[in-house]
Amino acid sequence: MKNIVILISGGGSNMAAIVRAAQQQDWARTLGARVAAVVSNKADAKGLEFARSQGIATEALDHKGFASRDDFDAALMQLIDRHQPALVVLAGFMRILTPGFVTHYAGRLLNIHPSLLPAFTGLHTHQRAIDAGCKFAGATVHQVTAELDVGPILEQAVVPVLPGDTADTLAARVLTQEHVIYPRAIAALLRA
Ligand SMILES: Nc1nc2c(c(=O)[nH]1)N[C@@H](CN(C=O)c1ccc(C(=O)N[C@@H](CCC(=O)O)C(=O)O)cc1)CN2
Ligand SMILES: NCC(=O)N[C@@H]1O[C@H](COP(=O)([O-])[O-])[C@@H](O)[C@H]1O
Repeated sequence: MKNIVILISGGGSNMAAIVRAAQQQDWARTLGARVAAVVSNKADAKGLEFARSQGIATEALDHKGFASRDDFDAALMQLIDRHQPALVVLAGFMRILTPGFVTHYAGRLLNIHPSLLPAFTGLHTHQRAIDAGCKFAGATVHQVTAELDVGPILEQAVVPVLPGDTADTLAARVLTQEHVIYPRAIAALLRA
């Protein structure tokens, strides 16, 4: 069985979309894959409740409890590796990962970013797109590299930026497409 470990920091709507896709498309039978665990750097992440409701193992590891980013990432790797992951999926995970972590999971570490990379790496992508006068925005599924948000692109989705859009209205429009492309990209990778 190919184990997927999903990392979240908040609501986990992308994680939930992946879990639902795995259930509805019967990934265990069709892909020999399952979501083995959901891990968060925030113990109060709402997404952990949903994962538990689906019978999925959950763990929380607070980054604030570690002296350095390297120490946190080393502990996070130990926790993740207990689940023997074929794939580690960042889904609204809000920590920049160290080169050691990225190297350890090279080729099996994905992220979804709320912009049409290479445009708008980093944070606050929707407000920046609006401020720049963009007519289109979107989301990108990419391989994670040590450098932020520049890894090889697997899938993208485009949405219009509408007159009067706020960061919140644009984020909601992009999020609906994230929930489509992330499960699709993961299934394609596991099928390859
Ligand atoms: N080495 C990499 N780490 C991460 C990547 C990556 O491509 N390479 N993708 C990010 C996801 N991400 C955007 O998609 C992102 C997440 C977090 C941050 C950031 O500045 N985080 C701050 C803390 C912010 C907070 O706690 O709210 C930090 O880590 O100090 C930027 C981009 C995941 N990691
Ligand atoms: N840089 C990472 C980042 O900004 N990720 C973004 O967090 C939002 C909430 O995700 P969630 O509902 O899946 O928790 C999503 O839009 C995701 O693209």
